[in-house]
Amino acid sequence: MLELRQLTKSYSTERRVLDRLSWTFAPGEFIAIMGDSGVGKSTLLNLIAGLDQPDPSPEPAIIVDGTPLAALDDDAATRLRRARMGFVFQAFHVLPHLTLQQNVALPLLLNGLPQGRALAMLEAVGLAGRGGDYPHQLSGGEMQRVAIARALVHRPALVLADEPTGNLDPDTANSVLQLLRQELKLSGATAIMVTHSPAAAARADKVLRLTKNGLQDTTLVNPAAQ
Ligand SMILES: Nc1ncnc2c1ncn2[C@@H]1O[C@H](COP(=O)(O)OP(=O)(O)OP(=O)(O)O)[C@@H](O)[C@H]1O
Repeated sequence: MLELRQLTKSYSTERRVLDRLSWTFAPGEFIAIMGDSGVGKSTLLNLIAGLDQPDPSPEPAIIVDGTPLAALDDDAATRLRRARMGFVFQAFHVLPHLTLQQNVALPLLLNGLPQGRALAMLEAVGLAGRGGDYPHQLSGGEMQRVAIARALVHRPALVLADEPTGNLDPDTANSVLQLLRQELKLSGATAIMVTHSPAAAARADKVLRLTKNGLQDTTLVNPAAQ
């Protein structure tokens, strides 16, 4: 579904953050990526999202559903991102001037899809009847649930989440992660979640650790993931 081949990213000649990273993500997998601060986790997500460019390489470094990202022009990359990806990122936060229903319907609107699913998705995340509310009327946990509804509403093949529960208390974080996992498994999407939280990572199918030597699968048994 997603393949990284010798992916390298440098911010300057002295600052190589990712060094020939290779990994294959299978369809439907929910992967957590952990690692020390500054090791390049958010950089990796941004590269996969096409929001930043890797170093030039002879072979394609990021392949989504068989398509090398580097082969796409800006318009095609935007279309791929809109149609095939969903984001739970700070940078894509819930828009304050839109109602919850409008926020969740946005990916449907941008993809020319019928907008009816927005209400069903709000209901699925426990916010039935709140579609007319505005983001400022929500708690942090409710806001994250809206972000999850919006990330999944257009049935993307790939969901990218950067610290989706970073600012939530443990109980709320737990229920948000349970919901994320449940919705991912229902939709069959592949998901990559960057997190510092072992409790959040335990919800994933696999936990990868990013170090300067690359990605390593640290999952032995993960009985907490269900
Ligand atoms: N635009 C940029 N220009 C220069 N250096 C950058 C840029 N973005 C990130 N970096 C550097 O790249 C490295 C990796 O940053 P990144 O945010 O990917 O790390 P991270 O693993 O997500 O860290 P954290 O867990 O603290 O969020 C850091 O040393 C950071 O300073």
